[in-house]
Amino acid sequence: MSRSERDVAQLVLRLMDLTSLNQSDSPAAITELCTSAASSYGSPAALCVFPEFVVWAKHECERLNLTQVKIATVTNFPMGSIDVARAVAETERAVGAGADEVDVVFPYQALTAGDEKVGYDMVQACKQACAERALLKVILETGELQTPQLIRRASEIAIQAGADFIKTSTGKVAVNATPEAAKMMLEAIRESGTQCGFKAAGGVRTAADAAVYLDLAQQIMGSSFLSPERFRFGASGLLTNLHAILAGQSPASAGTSY
Ligand SMILES: O=C[C@H](O)COP(=O)(O)O
Repeated sequence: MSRSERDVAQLVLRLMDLTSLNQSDSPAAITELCTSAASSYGSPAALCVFPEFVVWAKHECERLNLTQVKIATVTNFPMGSIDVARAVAETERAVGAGADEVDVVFPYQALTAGDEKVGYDMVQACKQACAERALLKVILETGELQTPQLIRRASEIAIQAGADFIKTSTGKVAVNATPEAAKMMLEAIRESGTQCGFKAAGGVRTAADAAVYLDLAQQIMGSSFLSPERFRFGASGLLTNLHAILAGQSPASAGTSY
């Protein structure tokens, strides 16, 4: 890897959707999340929280002067149901509450069963519900899509239906982001010729984990792709490692595999 460990940590921090999607989340937990985002090392691109915490996260970010940090949330999460109307209603509510970005779970089980239409319809309708006010990221749940062809097809459908980003995973299944899935998704983006972005999410815990995805994206899409407008990491457990590296602690104490 040509970048220094510190450069990687700095870049990954800027590209990160710092995430808390736990059943135990509370206003206090979201305050803690927002506070952790306010560091002298720089802030993440976004905070990703459950819809019921969008208003609170926005309030806390304003209080902490983190006004440049976007607030993201999730819909149709985590199961990826085929209920388009419900996914749209959740998305409309999230945008109404002030979400800047909505991560909707693609109906991946339906695709596995051969239904391509419901996924297209859901993404198109949720994109419309975002009404130019919010970005739509589409979670493909690649670890549950059984073949490379299905990952490729889910990517194509989401991109054609208007996704602003395609995202690997919810972080709630056994297999989350993998370099193999990322490669297929990035190739689908390249071949679409669109401005669709990419988000690696689920199981990214260290700068070393993240560096694999940075390298892949750079190879496939070029270095200009590595900006928050096109590339994100979704992670709940990565910030400590990045801060440790940026604080100059040794890789061992920072928990990386460098
Ligand atoms: O969207 C982000 C994921 O839910 C985060 O997954 P993680 O908890 O494995 O970092």
